[in-house]
Amino acid sequence: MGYLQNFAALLLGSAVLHAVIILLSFRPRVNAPRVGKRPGLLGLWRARAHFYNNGKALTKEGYDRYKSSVYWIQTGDMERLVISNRYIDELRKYPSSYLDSKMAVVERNLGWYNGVDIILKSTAHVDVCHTQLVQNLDILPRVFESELEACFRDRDIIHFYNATGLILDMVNRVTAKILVGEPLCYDAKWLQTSLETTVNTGLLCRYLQRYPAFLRPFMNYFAPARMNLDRNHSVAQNLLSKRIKGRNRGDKNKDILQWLMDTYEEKGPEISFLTNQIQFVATAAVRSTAASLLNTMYDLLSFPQYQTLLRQEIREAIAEHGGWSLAAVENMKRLDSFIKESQRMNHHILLSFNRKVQRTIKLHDGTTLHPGTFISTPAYWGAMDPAIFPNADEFQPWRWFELRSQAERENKNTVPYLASSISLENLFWGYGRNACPGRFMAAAEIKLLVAWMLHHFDITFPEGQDSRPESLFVDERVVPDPNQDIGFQLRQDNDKTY
Ligand code: HEM
Repeated sequence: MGYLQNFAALLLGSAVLHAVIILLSFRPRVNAPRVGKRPGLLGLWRARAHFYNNGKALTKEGYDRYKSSVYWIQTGDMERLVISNRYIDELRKYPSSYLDSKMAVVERNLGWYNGVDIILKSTAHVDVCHTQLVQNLDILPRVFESELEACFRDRDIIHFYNATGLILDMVNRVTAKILVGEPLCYDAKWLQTSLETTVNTGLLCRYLQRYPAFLRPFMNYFAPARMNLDRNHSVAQNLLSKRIKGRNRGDKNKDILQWLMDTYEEKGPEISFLTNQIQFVATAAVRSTAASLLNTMYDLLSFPQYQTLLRQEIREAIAEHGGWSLAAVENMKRLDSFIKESQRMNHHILLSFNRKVQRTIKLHDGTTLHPGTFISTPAYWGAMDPAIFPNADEFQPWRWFELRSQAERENKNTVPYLASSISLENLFWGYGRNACPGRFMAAAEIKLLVAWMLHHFDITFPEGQDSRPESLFVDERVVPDPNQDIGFQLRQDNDKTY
C-alpha cells in the first residue's frame, strides 16, 4: 500500500511539475498559417496521427501554398515551423547556440530514453567522420568484396532475395568493418545487435510518444523496447570490451573504434559510453545507406536500358585502375549521376534541416524565429520542384553527369554535381555545418556496392514486373518497399579478372 501511495504521489508531483513547465514555456510564436490538424489542448494525438498517415499529402499542400514563406505543421513528433528553402543560406551561418541540430535530434527521438542523447555529450563521433574517415576512405574498396560475397548463395541459377533483407545485410557488414574492424565485424551477434539497436531505438521512441512527458519516465520501465534495447546494449558492450582489450591508443587499426579511442585522453571514456557512441553511428549509418542503395537498385531495374552503359563504365574504370579502388569509383561518373538522381527522386525524409531555435533570430525579411521553435525545410517537395529541376518528375539518369561534364569543359567547380554533395536545392544530406558527416563514405559505399552487383550479376524484378514499387510514407520517413524481391544470377560474360 505504502508503495502504491508513494507511486501515486510521485505521479501527481510529476504532473504538477509538467503543468508548471508547460505554463512557463509559453513563448511568442511566429504568426503563420497552419497545414493539417491543429493540436489545440486536447487534439495532440489526433493531429499527430493525421500527419503520421498523411505526411506526404500535407507537406505537398504546404509546399504548394507556402513554398516561399513559412507555415506550422504538427508532425508525428513535434510541432514544426516549416520554413522556405530560400532562408537556408541565411540560417546555415548561425552557430548551434542559435540553431541547434543536436537538440532537435534528441528531442524528436526522445533521446534521453534510448541513448540518442549521447550526441549532446561528445562530438567525437562526428569529428572522426569528418577527418579520419574521409582521409581513409580508400579502405572501403579493400574491405567490401568479401562481405558481399558472403551475402549471395546459389550464384549459378537465378535466386530471388527479399531486397531489403539482402541490402541491409550487405550494408551492415561493410559498415561493421569500418566501425569496429576485424574480427568483431564478422561476429553474427554483433551484426544482429547492431540492426536491432536501430529498430528498438525507434520503437521505444514511438512507444513513449504516446504518453505525456510527465508519464514517460514511468512508462519507460514497462516498454518492451526498453528491455530489448538494454539487452542490445549489454551484448554490444561485452563484445566491444573484448575487442578493446588487445588495443591501445595510437594502434594502426583503420576503423572508427580506433579513431574514437585515439580521440580520448589516455584513460578514455567508460566502455558503456563508447558502446553507446558506436551504436549511435551504426544507427545513423546503416539503414539510411541501405535505403538509398535499395532505391538505386529499384531505379536500375525500372530503367534497364541504362544498365549496358553503366556496366561498360564500371568495366573500364576497374580495368584502368587495376581493380576496385577509390580512384576507380571516382571515375564512375555516370553511376554517380544515376545515384544522385535516384536520391533526388527518393528523398528518405519529407522534412530536413531540422533545428531547434535556441536564441531569437531575425531573418532578412523581418520574420522572427523565437527560442523553443522547431524549424524544418521542405526537402522532399523541394527536390521535386520543376522551377528548380527541369522536368522534375522525370527520372533523368544523366542529369548530373551532363552538368558535371559541362562544368569540367568550362573549368568550373564540379562538386555540386556529385552524389556526396550538399546544396541549397538538394537537402538529402541536410545542410550547413551539421550536414551528414558520413556522406562521403555513404556515397562511395553505395557506388561500390551497386557497381559490384551490376558487374557480377544479371539482376531482375520478378517476372511480369517492370517498374519500381511505391515507397511507403510513414510519419516523415519515406521507406522503399520492404516486400520487394529481386533476382540475381551470375553473369556469364563479365570480366572475371575482378
Ligand atoms: C545514404 C545514407 C545517409 C543519409 C541519407 C544520411 C543523412 C543524414 C542527415 C540528413 C543528417 C542530418 C543533417 C542535418 O541536420 O543537416 C545526418 C547526420 C549524421 N549522419 Fe548521416 N546519412 C547517411 C549515412 C551516414 C553514414 C554512412 C554515417 C557514418 C559513417 C553517418 C553519420 C551521421 C552522423 C554522425 C550524423 C550527425 C549526428 C550528430 O549531429 O551528432 N551518416 N545524416
